[in-house]
Parts: sequence; C-alpha cells; structure tokens
Amino acid sequence: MNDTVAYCGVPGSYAEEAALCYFGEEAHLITASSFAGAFEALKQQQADYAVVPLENSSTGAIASVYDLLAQYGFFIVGECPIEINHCLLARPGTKIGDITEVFSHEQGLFQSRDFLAEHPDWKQTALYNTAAAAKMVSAGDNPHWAAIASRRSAAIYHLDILAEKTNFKDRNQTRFVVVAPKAIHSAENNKVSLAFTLPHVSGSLYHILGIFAREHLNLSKIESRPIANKNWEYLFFLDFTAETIDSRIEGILEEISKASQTLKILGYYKNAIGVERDEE
Ligand SMILES: O=C(O)C(=O)C[C@]1(C(=O)O)C=C[C@@H](O)C=C1
Repeated sequence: MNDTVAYCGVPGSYAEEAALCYFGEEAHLITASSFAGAFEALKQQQADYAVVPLENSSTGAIASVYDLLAQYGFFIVGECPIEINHCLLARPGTKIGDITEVFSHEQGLFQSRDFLAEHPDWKQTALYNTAAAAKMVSAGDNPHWAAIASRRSAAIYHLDILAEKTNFKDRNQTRFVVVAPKAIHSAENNKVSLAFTLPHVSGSLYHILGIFAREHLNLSKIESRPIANKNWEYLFFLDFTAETIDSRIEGILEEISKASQTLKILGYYKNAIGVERDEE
C-alpha cells in the first residue's frame, strides 16, 4: 500500500507540491485545515507522514510548526526545499485596479510585503493556506477579490495571473520537513535535528556550540522558541550536517546530552539544502 501523507491545505498549495515531490505522484495525500491538524492526523494514525513547512528563506522560521514539533514529540525523517514564486490571482476579467481585498496564507502576505506595500489600500486577509485563498476567490462572485498563491493554483482554480513573482526575494524557498511518529535510520542520513534546553548559567550555549566547532561539524540552523508554561525559558532547535551518522556522531550527541538539561534527537535524515554563495 502507498504511504498516506497529511498536509495542511488544498490542491495547488506549496505543501501539496512538497508532498508530491518527496513521495512521488503515487502517494496517497490527505488534507488538513491547520498545521496542528496535519500532526493530529499522524497521532490518530490516519497518516504515516505529515509534510509541513519549517522555514522560509525570506521570512525565517514558521514558529508554529517548531512549537508543534515540541508538543507532539514526533520525528523529522526527511526534508524538501520548494521554490516559492507567488502570483497575484483573480477571476477572469478582474483588473488590478478593481482589487480591494487580497487573501493568502500569512506567509504569502509576508513574502509579498514589498509588492503589497505598492497597494496600501488593499485589505490583507490571512487564510490557512495559499491555495485555499485561490479556491475561495474562484468560488466567490466578487470582482474585487484576489489571492496570492502559486501558478499551479491559478490553473487548478481557473484564475488569471495578474502579477508574477510577488515575493520580495528573487530566490524564495520554503524548507518542508517530513514528520513521522518514529525516527528512520538509513546509511544515507547526513543531517541531525536536535531540540534541547539549557541550564540558566553563563556559557551553557557557548559550551554546546564549542563542541560543534571542535568537531568541525557544520551547523545549518539554530532557532529558539519559548517553552510552553515557562516564562523566559527556551527550547533550542539545532540542525547540523556530518559526512555520515556513525559512532563518532553518537559520541558527540552523548556529550551534548550531558551538557544540556534535556535533549531530544528530533531526527536523522538526508540533507537537501545547499548554501548558495555569491559569485566572486
Ligand atoms: O499556503 C501554502 O500553500 C502552504 O503550503 C503553506 C506555506 C507556509 O506556511 O509557509 C508554504 C510555503 C510558502 O512559504 C507559503 C505558505
């Protein structure tokens, strides 16, 4: 049987694209109407995996997904970066001058902030998904509505593209992660995600970071989120890459565990992110 994969959104969304890209066209996709709903589908065993966005190359972390990872205790088993090129979509016949309200996911609105700043009169309304916004604009008989969503959404919901690349950064990518109830070990894995807490003592984060420097391991991401029910205490999320996950890495993780208050290995998986360098 094919894997069942949950994502938040409707067909045409970037999350659907990420799920198809990672699992292939044969995957059985189910939809949720929130990121929490995609995690819940995993918990209720309605899905084998959930595909959720974790960070965007223009706007940074998708904070609510980090919080859900902490809350549900699931594992990251893969990642998939997707090119995000937002378009302004409207029902055929609508002109840009007719628009008074624009709908998208809040990330679609953030990532298009410069474009939207040129239209200060437009009301901006965030929905749970970019493609859900396109679907709503298509179904609504309102000549003043537009959506910021993908080119695929335009085709699926029969909308016109009034502007392309509304995102402010030319190369706009979202890193989706594949989440599962259990970690998956494979010889191909070369990335590790951790979540840890630290004692409130001077140098505790410095000490952890020093271990990575000493071992010449590349940190690809660090993020901190407030801990639920505790004020001014943080859960640190950290990703690093290695050649392979071997006994040396296991030993380093042991050392990090001793240097932290709590440590959860959020997952081992194959790195899919390349750092772009400016040409000399
Ligand atoms: O709304 C979508 O199409 C999504 O898949 C969600 C989402 C996100 O939450 O970041 C994914 C990619 C883009 O960054 C914009 C929106």
